[in-house]
Amino acid sequence: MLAFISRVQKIANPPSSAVQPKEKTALKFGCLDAANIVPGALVIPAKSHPDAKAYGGAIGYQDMINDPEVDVIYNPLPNGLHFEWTMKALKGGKHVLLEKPAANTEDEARQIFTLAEKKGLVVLEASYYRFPSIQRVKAILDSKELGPTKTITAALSAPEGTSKPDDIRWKYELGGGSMMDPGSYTVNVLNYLASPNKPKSVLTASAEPYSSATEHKQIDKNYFWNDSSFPKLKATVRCEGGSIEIFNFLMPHYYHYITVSPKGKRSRTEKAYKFGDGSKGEDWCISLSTGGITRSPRNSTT
Ligand SMILES: NC(=O)C1=CN([C@@H]2O[C@H](COP(=O)(O)OP(=O)(O)OC[C@H]3O[C@@H](n4cnc5c(N)ncnc54)[C@H](OP(=O)(O)O)[C@@H]3O)[C@@H](O)[C@H]2O)C=CC1
Ligand SMILES: O=C1OC[C@@H](O)[C@H](O)[C@H]1O
Repeated sequence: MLAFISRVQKIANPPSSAVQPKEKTALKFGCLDAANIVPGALVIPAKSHPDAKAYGGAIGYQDMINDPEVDVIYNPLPNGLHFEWTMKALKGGKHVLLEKPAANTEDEARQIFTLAEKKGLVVLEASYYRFPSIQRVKAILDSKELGPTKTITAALSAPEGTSKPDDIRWKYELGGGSMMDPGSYTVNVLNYLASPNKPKSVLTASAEPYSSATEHKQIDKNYFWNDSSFPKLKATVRCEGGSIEIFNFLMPHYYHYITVSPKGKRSRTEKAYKFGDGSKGEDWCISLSTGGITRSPRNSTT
């Protein structure tokens, strides 16, 4: 328990030893808003750079996009505004770090990534759950140790009260709804663990029609906010030769374990990394989030 508390504290206050010498090619981020996610995602990590600057005041979103000093736009707006402002940022020649879920519809997502490709810009969806732990699960599946995959299940829900009644997650006009928040992770993890194959069939599926936002809210609540005091954070894959389960695929850097149970053999428990073993999780995440982006000459992509 003490180790867990100390880990939570360290994650919230990254040690200064994490400071890297500033590279000339360091990217400058412009953040479209001061959402709750912003300190953890950008402000605290940027503070570890001695010469990081925070901009504030009445600068409008479009002014920030137009600012030639900015290389990358971070879009942490409510889901329903992701598409509009990501398209504007791309049109303005900026790379985009885009909060999940990237867009409200498949068509919007296609438009975003088509425009990014056309302009030679990077759009990265901030789906940070793809830390090495879920990759370890995938590697075990790909190794065929457990044989072909038969079924995959994923569950993610938080104790009731975790999000306030006026939270953007409940506002459908802003792209709220449970499938747009925890559901974006469960669908993502199912697809990732099934890849490169597509599931052959859906074993169970049910739809609950609703006629009003209030009814929709109740349905969302039943599925994704549970009445236990403990969150659900599990993915399980059953294969012909055994099964594998990961606890806390969402935030493995806090705590996770992977249980591998080959048929007829003893189960084993693995961890993709241990906290304090050189921040492997964070290193991986950083290398991914900057991969492929180098600072381009000003306005060369507009
Ligand atoms: N990758 C991850 O792990 C996580 C991602 N997220 C994602 O980040 C995004 C932001 O989530 P969260 O930080 O909880 O959001 P908040 O509710 O804290 O912030 C939303 C921000 O959007 C601004 N905003 C602009 N227009 C509107 C509008 N019309 N209505 C309401 N707000 C508006 C608000 O600005 P103002 O204050 O000026 O009104 C506010 O700063 C979401 O897309 C969410 O899915 C969230 C948590 C974790
Ligand atoms: O993306 C997210 O991940 C963590 C959750 O607590 C949060 O509601 C969600 O937006």
